[in-house]
This record gives sequence, structure tokens and C-alpha cells, in this order.
Amino acid sequence: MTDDKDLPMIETSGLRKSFRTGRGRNAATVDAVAGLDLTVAQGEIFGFLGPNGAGKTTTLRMLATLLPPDGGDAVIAGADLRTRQAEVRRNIGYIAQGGGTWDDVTAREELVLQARMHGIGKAEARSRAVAALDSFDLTGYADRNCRTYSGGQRRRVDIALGVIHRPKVLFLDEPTSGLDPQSRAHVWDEVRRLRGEGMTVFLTTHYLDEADALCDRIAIIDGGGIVAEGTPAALKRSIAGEVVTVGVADASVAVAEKAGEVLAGQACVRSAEVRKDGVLRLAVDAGETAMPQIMRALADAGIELATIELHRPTLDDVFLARTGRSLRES
Ligand SMILES: Nc1ncnc2c1ncn2[C@@H]1O[C@H](COP(=O)(O)OP(=O)(O)OP(=O)(O)O)[C@@H](O)[C@H]1O
Repeated sequence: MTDDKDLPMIETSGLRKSFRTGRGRNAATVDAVAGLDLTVAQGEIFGFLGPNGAGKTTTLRMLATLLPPDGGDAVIAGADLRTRQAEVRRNIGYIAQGGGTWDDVTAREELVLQARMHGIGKAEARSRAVAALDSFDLTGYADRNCRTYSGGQRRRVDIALGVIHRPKVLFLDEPTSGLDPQSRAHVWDEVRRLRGEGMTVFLTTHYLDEADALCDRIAIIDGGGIVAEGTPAALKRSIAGEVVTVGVADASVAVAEKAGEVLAGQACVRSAEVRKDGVLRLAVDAGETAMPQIMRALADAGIELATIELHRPTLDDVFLARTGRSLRES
């Protein structure tokens, strides 16, 4: 017998979307999402990580039935996105980047209204609002207008609104964008709690630490396509070797580039890149043995070293390995 847990909650194949921009001679086509294949299991927190313009929001909007795909297929909670949109909508919650709270309405009123819009009866809507205020830690502000809330409180109201009808799948677009670290941690806790209740969460982020700490599995998207997919740990393991970063005392670009050339020629260095901040990033097999050789090579070339650090691979290293660019700089 198949356990519900084994069933994919989101399955896409060849999903794509292009936009026409400009007019006349300036007309161009942007392939925002270029043939996406992915599977998200029930109860997973799945993160879509990528730089600005990678196609994250476009994907989310297609999966949430807000934007018609140009091609490909998707099945969400067992319903075909193309032919059973109403059923898809019943099964999902969608929280857009800017959120949807009104300034002059209280959280309690918003929650009751949202539940009523989902066809839930008056008494049940009120009791769901009370439960949501409690579980999202909002009871203390429940009867104040949303305009008086902090960014973190408002974000929690957004999420509470998105799940008031108890969807199977929750889509969150950049859930912690612009929040302070404490509020971000609070939102992460709420997302984990929803997973604990069996919800599948699909979120977009351009924060590496968010993808690493919160997501069970991630897909790294760039230029409308997936460049890497797996658990954060497995993706980092896939980067064989280690990274050494080197700062040179003279911060001029010419010196950093000269150091890059010198170090790229060392046997222990697999690749050398000068970052925009002037720091050199070196891919090496074993940091402990490479570091003394790097120091010696720089000394021989008359370049004074300011800092040298050894790093375990990060998701940024995964992105760099797959795209040749750093996510931080994209
Ligand atoms: N309505 C539109 N018309 C024209 N181009 C669009 C439209 N919506 C998105 N695009 C383009 O499609 C590409 C993908 O955009 P999308 O918003 O999906 O990226 P994103 O990964 O969500 O970025 P961000 O992190 O900045 O939100 C971008 O090049 C964007 O400029």
C-alpha cells in the first residue's frame, strides 16, 4: 500500500514561462522559467534558492494558479494545474512577497474575513481565528490595526492568513525578506511548526543561511533553470575539496589580480577567483597543506598577505561551482 507520505505534493515537468518585453525594435523575450522538472514530497520544506531575476517568483505564481504556464505540466496535491485549477486553489495557500494585510483592519478581523472567503461558516471562522492568533503568537495584538505591527508581527499575520483554510501545500515568496534576525528566526519556527503538522512548504529565498538552516531540500535556480538540487548537506558534500580565501594587504585591484595569477599557477590550487571585494577565493583539495604553499608563493612574489582563512564548502560554493559566479554577487 502506498503511504500518503510517499506521494509527491508538487510535481512539475518541463514547466516554462516567457515574457515579451519592449516594443518594435526593442522587443525581446525573457525566458523566465525554462523547462522546470521538480518533485516535492509531502511534509517537506522545499527551498527555491536563486539570485534576483532567476525565475523564483514566476515559478511560484504559476504553481499557485496566478500565472498561466506557456508549456509543461504540474500536479499539485494530486490535481492537474491545467485542468483542475479550482481544486489546486483549495489545496494551497499562497503568500506573496509584500504580504496582504490591510492597514486599518485588525489581525482578528483579517483572519475571520479570510476564513469566510474560503467558505468557512461564521462560528468556525471565529474559532479558527482565535486558534491562529494563539499559535502564531499574535493574541497580544489581535485587536490592534495591522498598521501598528512590527515587520515580524505582520509577516506572522500573513502566514496565518495563508493557512487559515488548512491547505496541504503552502507557497511562501521570500518569507523573511527585510526582517531582523530575531523575526526571521520566529518565522522559521512557524514554518517548522507547519511542517510538523504535515504541511508541505515551498518557499523562495535568496538567503543562503535560510536555505541551509530551514529547508529539507533545495533547488538552486539560475536563469530560469535548476542548476543543483538536493539536501543542503548533500549539495555541500558534492563540492569536493575546500575553499581558502586570501586578502592581500594592498587593496588595489591590480595587486589582487596579480596575486590571483600567481596562485592560479600553484599545483595545490584548482581554481582562483578575485571577488568584487578584492578577496581571492581559491578552490583547493586540502586546505591545511595548501595554506603554507599559498603563503610562500605570495611571499616569493613580493605580495603582502593580510588575511587567510579556510572554509568548509557553503551553498554559495555550490552555486559558484555550477554557474561560475557567486550567488552573493549575482
Ligand atoms: N511581467 C513580466 N514582464 C516581463 N518580464 C518579467 C515579468 N515578470 C518577470 N519577468 C522577468 O522574468 C525573470 C524572472 O523574474 P522572477 O520575478 O521570477 O525572478 P525572481 O527569481 O523571483 O527574482 P527576485 O529574487 O528579484 O524576486 C526576470 O528577468 C524578470 O525581469
